[in-house]
Amino acid sequence: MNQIISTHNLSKRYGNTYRVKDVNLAVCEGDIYGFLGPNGAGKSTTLKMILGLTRPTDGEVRIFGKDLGANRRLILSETGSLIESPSYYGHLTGLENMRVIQRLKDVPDKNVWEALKIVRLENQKDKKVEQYSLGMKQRLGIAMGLLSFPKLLILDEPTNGLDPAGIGEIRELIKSLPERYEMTVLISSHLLSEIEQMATTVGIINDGLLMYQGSMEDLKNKNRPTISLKTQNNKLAYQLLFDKGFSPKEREDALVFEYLTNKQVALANKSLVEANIDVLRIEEHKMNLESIFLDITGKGHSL
Ligand SMILES: Nc1ncnc2c1ncn2[C@@H]1O[C@H](COP(=O)(O)OP(=O)(O)OP(=O)(O)O)[C@@H](O)[C@H]1O
Repeated sequence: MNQIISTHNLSKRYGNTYRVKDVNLAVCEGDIYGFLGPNGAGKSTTLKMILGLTRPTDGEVRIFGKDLGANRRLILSETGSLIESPSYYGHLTGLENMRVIQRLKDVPDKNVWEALKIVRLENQKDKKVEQYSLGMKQRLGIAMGLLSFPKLLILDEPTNGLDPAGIGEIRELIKSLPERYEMTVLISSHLLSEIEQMATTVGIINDGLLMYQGSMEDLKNKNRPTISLKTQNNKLAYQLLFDKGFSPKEREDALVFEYLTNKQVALANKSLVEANIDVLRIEEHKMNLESIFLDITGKGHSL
């Protein structure tokens, strides 16, 4: 698949410390790429380098197959973004703010209406932005990023500070973009739950290092349930099941299997019963994505 963004060993050092180190991002056409990491992990710094707002210490950025350094204007004309909080004039209305960007980007009127409609601000367009709620301001920021209907949209924590309803609304909006407008979206967040529900691909960054990159599906597959089995004699049960081709791990008071199909569970159970080993409990354990994330980032505390 076409790579829309690729970075090669992208690095940024502030003082003596690398805040982003050797990051190789691969964002493919039509992806909703969720860029996840705890606060301070280096998400904004990476996005700023991708947008040419901060100069990398080392490494390269290619967008639409072209080197960012040599093709900045062309690339940015096809890219929309919302980095940190949206910038707008509070004393102007939503529509007037859109007009300012319209002039800068030189796009037709219909784009203004369409973008306002997508973020559902068409009925609030004549209100002064200083009277907007936080969610409305975020949506206006997204509308500004959408104004030229770019091929690539980059959003840095667009749901920061929003309530669950606001988060849900922005999630649905973002999910619709690749199909409706053939956009590729790169979105950063520190909330796995938010990314989980919309991203097709995930990159997880921690302390400036890309710890994981792959499809959301693969990440979810890491979440395959384990089966634990308690018997009245686990030692004997282990030997019997091992001889039958199973490879359980012996835990304190149970045998734990990586993953078993229903058929395998039934077979294990039957074999034990036939050998007169009482089966006391068969339990399925799922590791949730939050624990996988904590596992990958090594943060044992809340993000
Ligand atoms: N201009 C700067 N000068 C010095 N250090 C910086 C600068 N910008 C960012 N940093 C540091 O780089 C690290 C990464 O910051 P960054 O803003 O990229 O993180 P983040 O993942 O976006 O987190 P957050 O969600 O909190 O913004 C932080 O330790 C931050 O203090």
